Amino acid sequence: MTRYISLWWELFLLSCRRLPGLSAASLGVIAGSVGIVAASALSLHAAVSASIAGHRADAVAWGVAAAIVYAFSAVMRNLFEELVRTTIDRSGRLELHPRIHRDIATIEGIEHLERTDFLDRVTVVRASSGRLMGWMWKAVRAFAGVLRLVVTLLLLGTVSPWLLALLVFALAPVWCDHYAQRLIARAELATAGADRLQEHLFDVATGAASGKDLRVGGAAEEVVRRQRAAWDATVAGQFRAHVLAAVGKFAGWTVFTLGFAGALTLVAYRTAHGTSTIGDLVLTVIVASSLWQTVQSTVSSSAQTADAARAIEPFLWLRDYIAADRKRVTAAAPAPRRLRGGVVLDDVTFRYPGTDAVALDHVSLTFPAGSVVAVVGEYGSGKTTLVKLLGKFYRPDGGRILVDGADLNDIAAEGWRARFSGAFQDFGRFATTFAETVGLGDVDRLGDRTRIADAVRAAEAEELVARLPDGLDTQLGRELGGVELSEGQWQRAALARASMRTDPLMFVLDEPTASLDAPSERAIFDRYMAYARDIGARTGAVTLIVSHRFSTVTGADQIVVLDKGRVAESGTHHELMALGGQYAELYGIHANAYATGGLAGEAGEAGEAGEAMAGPGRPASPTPQ
Ligand SMILES: Nc1ncnc2c1ncn2[C@@H]1O[C@H](COP(=O)(O)OP(=O)(O)OP(=O)(O)O)[C@@H](O)[C@H]1O
Repeated sequence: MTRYISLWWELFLLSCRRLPGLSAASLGVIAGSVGIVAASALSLHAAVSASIAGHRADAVAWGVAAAIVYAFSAVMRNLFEELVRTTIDRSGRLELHPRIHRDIATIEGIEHLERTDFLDRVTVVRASSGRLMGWMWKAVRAFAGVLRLVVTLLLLGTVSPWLLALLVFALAPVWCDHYAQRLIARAELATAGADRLQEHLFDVATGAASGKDLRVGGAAEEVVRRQRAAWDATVAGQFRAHVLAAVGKFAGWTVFTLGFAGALTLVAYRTAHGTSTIGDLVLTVIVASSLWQTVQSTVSSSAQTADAARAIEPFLWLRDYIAADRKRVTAAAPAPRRLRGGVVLDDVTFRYPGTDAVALDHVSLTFPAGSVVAVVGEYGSGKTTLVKLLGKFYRPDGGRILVDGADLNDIAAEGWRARFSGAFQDFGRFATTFAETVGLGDVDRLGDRTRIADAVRAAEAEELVARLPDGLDTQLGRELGGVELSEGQWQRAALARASMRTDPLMFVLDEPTASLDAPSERAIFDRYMAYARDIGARTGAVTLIVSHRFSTVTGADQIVVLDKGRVAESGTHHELMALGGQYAELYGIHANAYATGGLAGEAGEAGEAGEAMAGPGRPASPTPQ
């Protein structure tokens, strides 16, 4: 509860600081709405009393006052809605929304981006900055509603203390409404799985990517049938809850109506017996019927407050997560200017959060400064995980990564990443101009056209740029009305992005050519091998290449074979071929595949790789790749 109050206070201060005028005006209107209830009832009471007493001028004056107050209250209500909507919109979207996004985007690692509990909450919070601000103002309105209720009851108490019993009757709809909300929320939770399924199936049935599979497999009807079944389950579960909720609400309002009728009968009886005046009767009718409205608006604003509060738990959870993460990050050491010793993995073990399987299992490796290291292995053997750990996206659970003897955990992520370049397997597709998509590889040089052009050249993407309608200034991404690139073209853009930094200490290429054709792949690798040698000589940079294609890694100084998270073999191509283990076997399979034409598209590389295979103690193999 205290957390809710302190969040409310924080949002209130934020709103007052950002929009002092609008916030003060909204508060003024809310406070005014409390006084209006009393003012309109009392002026009508006075008008009736003056009229009965024969004071016509007073009666007219009070009547006019009552009319003005009534008109004013209607204007205030509309004004409040407008003021609050504008306040919420501006302070929510301009202040809170960017703050939430910045907090999420600047978390040091990426563990959170692969955690479903984090992502679930981001989904709720993403569109909730307006909802959070709305919650703050709705709470103010609910509080004002309670104050109006108190004023209303005090007025009724002046006629007869018995009328205070109306409060008990007024609580019936409040309780019933609360019960109805709970029923609906429970039903929404119970049907959330079916709802997600039907949304997923809808996307599958209408998506461009899945559309091809469905048509080829003839599965469209089946998907629609399943989507409908899931939708039916969702609607049926929620319909029952809505019907029950409606019955509950009806019962609550019936109780209140009975109390209201009883109150009027009581005052009419007292008036008939002379213990109350006609003015009291009018006051009771006015106040009791406004009590009805007051209760209704208090109930609905407290329900709206509760509804808006659904965004609070995820919001607070995310804030706690981010705060804990920032606290955990204490690394402040700078990255070395130049690598002298190299990078050492010392008994590194890693499990993805929430999983039992070990992704890296006691891995010990040494990458000397200036070396080119290739990491190969079957699917899921831990290659990308190794890259992620080297990029500080995750921390090892056991062991250490040492950069020139310093623990990577102690080196500030910002400084390390400023000296880290990489083309990742699941690279980003940014809907920007092509120049920016490349420039994002080193944001300080986002506008440096010369550097961007060099990076484009390094990735051999000049031809691609030349074919784009506006060259480097072409907008990418169909969703923004831009040009959509093919998979291979996006990969070229990612490669160019990875080439933006000129002095990295670590250069990583994780399956950098998976979407490229074989001749392009060979050319790219030759170029990047030369680049790796260049940065190796200048900064002692270690280049790490992850690849499935063995032809591309033979020139590496060291080849590491990973198997189920463990280092199975490590050495040069010739050493590993001589060893006759896993590498030699897989290399042989590739070679045979090309020799028999199974991968004919890459036959151009056969002769070259064949030479590479002719290692010590091993005959030259027939036309490997
Ligand atoms: N985000 C994640 N959460 C949980 N487990 C993961 C995650 N990413 C990878 N894994 C698991 O960790 C292990 C190693 O995965 P990794 O991506 O490092 O393999 P890889 O060798 O790069 O595979 P590929 O060649 O398919 O890219 C696999 O068993 C995989 O299922």
